[in-house]
Amino acid sequence: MNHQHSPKLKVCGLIQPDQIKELIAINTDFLGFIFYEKSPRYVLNHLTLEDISKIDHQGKTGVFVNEKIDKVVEIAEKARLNIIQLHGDEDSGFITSLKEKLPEIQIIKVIRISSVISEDKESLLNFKHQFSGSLHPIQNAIDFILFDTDSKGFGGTGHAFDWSILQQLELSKPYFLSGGISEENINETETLHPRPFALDINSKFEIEPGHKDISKIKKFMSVLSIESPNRTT
Ligand SMILES: O=C(O)c1ccccc1N[C@@H]1O[C@H](COP(=O)(O)O)[C@@H](O)[C@H]1O
Repeated sequence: MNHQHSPKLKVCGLIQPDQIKELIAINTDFLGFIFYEKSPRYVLNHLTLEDISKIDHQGKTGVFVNEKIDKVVEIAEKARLNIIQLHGDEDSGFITSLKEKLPEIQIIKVIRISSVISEDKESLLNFKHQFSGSLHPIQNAIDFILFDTDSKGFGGTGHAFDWSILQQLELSKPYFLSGGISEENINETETLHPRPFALDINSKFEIEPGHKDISKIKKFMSVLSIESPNRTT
């Protein structure tokens, strides 16, 4: 990989304290916790908010899907999250209000990309139009965009979308690339312009949902060769 431009790394869907410690020890940039009850990686089946609050890391990211705003605020405060990832259909009113309630927290807005978009010109045009229209009112409230593959379950599909779509969008925020990222497609991320700020890995690095394959993640990191001065993969 081109080391000079290596993206940061987020490992999502964490539920096991030992694995969280290991990922911190190898300098993982972002740790993702899923607060969506229907996910097989629902963190509150395994850890309490207090457990999460005690994790000493600056990139603790809570993933929410169409959750009530008061619940998001309560969880973010009690778990001492640094970042909120909105993975559902949260609208601009929700996002600007969330930023007002939690001004210190960074917000990632997820854009889910369906395979239909790349199938015909009209769908792509509609998507581009919707994309710029939906981002405009939340420009000041969000810090990052995250692109993921669309699905009924909202995320964790293990499938990549057609990344070439990204080259056609005007991006005013750095973005996380997500959806089926693995050792097999990592090299293709190099051809993307603009380059992703971070890669978000999840189901392709699991033995079962939530149980990560740490040695596979370490290998991925060495391929990625993230330029962190104290990274020890
Ligand atoms: O992983 C889940 O179960 C999940 C459920 C609902 C919303 C988001 C979810 N995970 C997010 O999905 C992407 C991509 O995961 P994958 O690599 O395709 O498995 C990642 O951003 C997770 O945060």
